[in-house]
Amino acid sequence: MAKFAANLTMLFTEVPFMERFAHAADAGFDAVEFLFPYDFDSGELAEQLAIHGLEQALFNMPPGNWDAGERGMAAIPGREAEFRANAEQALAYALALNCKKVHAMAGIVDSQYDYDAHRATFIDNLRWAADLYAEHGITIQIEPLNDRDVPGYFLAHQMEAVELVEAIDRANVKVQLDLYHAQIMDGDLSRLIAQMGQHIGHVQIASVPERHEPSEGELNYPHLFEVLDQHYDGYIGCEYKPRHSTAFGLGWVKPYLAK
Ligand SMILES: O=C(O)C(=O)[C@@H](O)CO
Ligand SMILES: [Mg+2]
Repeated sequence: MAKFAANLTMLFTEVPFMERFAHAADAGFDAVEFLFPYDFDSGELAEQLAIHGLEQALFNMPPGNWDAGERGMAAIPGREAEFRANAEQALAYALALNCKKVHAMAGIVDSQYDYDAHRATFIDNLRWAADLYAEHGITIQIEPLNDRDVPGYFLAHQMEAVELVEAIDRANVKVQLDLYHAQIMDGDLSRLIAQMGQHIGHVQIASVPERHEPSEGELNYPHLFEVLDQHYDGYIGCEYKPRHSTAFGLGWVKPYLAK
């Protein structure tokens, strides 16, 4: 049975970040995810999770200079020391939040280097981080992003991510399958999910093409949840931009939260 995590970076933005935990719990969620916790004290975040009985499903390693357009550096040659420091910072937060999944963003390709250099850097960095995280039972996620929203991102296709996970060869590195990005770049989602199978480490959803509630747009999510049930049993992150208010748009998830 599909179970859902509220993405607090995109949902409940009507209230300040620290108040979103309460709103997610009141709406019936028992897990949350968000992009970045680093502006906040990990103890205060852990307290919000505990007060509201929420599980932290996922968050991202620091992405570099987000406002300048950076989207991580796991695959960027020359940024290895920064990647490792960021992985260590994220691990400290993951331990404080008892979070078992952390997303390592690959980065926007650097035109000074060819594909092979990026790929080798990505594999080395991910192996290093996976070994660091393994003793804590934490899985690192890698996520393909569509090239319309994030041009130049190192990773755009799901099976490319699967092939990289196999090359990285660590049991605690998996693919974060965001069905919004996957539909834009790959399509044929029922078959894709089956093909990816055990490599799926986390799932996120939104409508296509506008990234709103999954109840609209070109995807039939009730069907996709049934397909996912056969291959994945973790939380599904609700990573979408509410078309109106968050609460107004939650009708689609109520039947699942009530079960
Ligand atoms: O954009 C997405 O999709 C994500 O899941 C983020 O973690 C990366 O920007
Ligand atoms: Mg995503």
